[in-house]
Amino acid sequence: MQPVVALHEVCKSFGPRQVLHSLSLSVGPGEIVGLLGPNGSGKTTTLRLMAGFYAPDSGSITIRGRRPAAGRGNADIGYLPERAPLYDALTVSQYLDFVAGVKVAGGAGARRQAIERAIDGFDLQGVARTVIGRLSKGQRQRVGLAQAVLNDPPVLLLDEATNGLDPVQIVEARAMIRRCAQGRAVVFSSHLMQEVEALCTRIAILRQGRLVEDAALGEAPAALQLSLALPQARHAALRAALSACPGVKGVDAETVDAMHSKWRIGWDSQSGGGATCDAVLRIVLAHAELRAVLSMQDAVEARLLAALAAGNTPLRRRA
Ligand SMILES: Nc1ncnc2c1ncn2[C@@H]1O[C@H](COP(=O)(O)OP(=O)(O)OP(=O)(O)O)[C@@H](O)[C@H]1O
Repeated sequence: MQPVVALHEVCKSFGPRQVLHSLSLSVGPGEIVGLLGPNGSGKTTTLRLMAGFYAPDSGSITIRGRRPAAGRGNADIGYLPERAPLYDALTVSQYLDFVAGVKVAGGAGARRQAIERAIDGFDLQGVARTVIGRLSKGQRQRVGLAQAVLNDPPVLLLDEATNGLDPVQIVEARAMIRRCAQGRAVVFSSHLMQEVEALCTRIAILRQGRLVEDAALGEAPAALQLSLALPQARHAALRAALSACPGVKGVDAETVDAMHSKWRIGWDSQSGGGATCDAVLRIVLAHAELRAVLSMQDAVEARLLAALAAGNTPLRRRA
């Protein structure tokens, strides 16, 4: 498969400090690559290089076989930085109109269509006339995603895109990102291992600017362990709703006290495990207060810790 994004032995320094060391990474269409690593490991720098905001000191970067255009006008790239570039004084429609003016080619008709598609696709009808400064974090994130894909780019770069969202907003954002990812090459940087496990098809781990792991993620998670605040009298309703969810195979609850319990929910990971995981979370959030996700990311977490502990040199690539 021809990669859409290809980095070959890219090095980048800021002054005397080398931030990326001979980084090679490629992303194909339909892939969602989770870029994981501790603070300062070079995730944002990698995304900015892909977006053409920075040029590499050495090595090469191609997007659909071409070097990315310098600056912010690259039509192949949709980019949602950690702090979404929104103008708080504009309404959602005014803002999307402004972005369409910059990004969407083909005249007023094409721009209007792109805006309508974005407003429908990101469920923004109810806030189209609302000033951005008054939106919730989740709504802002949806506007950020909408602007990133307004001109239908083949590459989508997301920097910490689910940071700071509450559990309901995270589930919604994941569903949107999954939808945006169809047919695109997506790079999703995050500190959050469970986000990478829930969303990504591949994991790339950076440590001090070096790629120390590049591997396909196996099956989507097939079980969640959750700590919930839910009176015992309402356990039966949650159990019934979960059991009716397509794909769900087992629901066990362990009572901690009158208000609190631990739940283990398993499902068939063969048939779209990520989407089932989101559906399960939606049902749980409609019935109970989620106190903590006790486990689901074990595989990615173990891999991250092993890769970070392994030292600088070895890069492990696995199919
Ligand atoms: N424009 C810049 N000028 C100087 N140094 C920079 C610049 N951009 C990044 N750096 C440095 O490069 C290193 C990597 O930063 P980068 O933001 O890429 O890491 P990160 O993995 O995204 O971190 P975080 O998870 O904290 O966002 C850091 O030490 C940072 O201070």
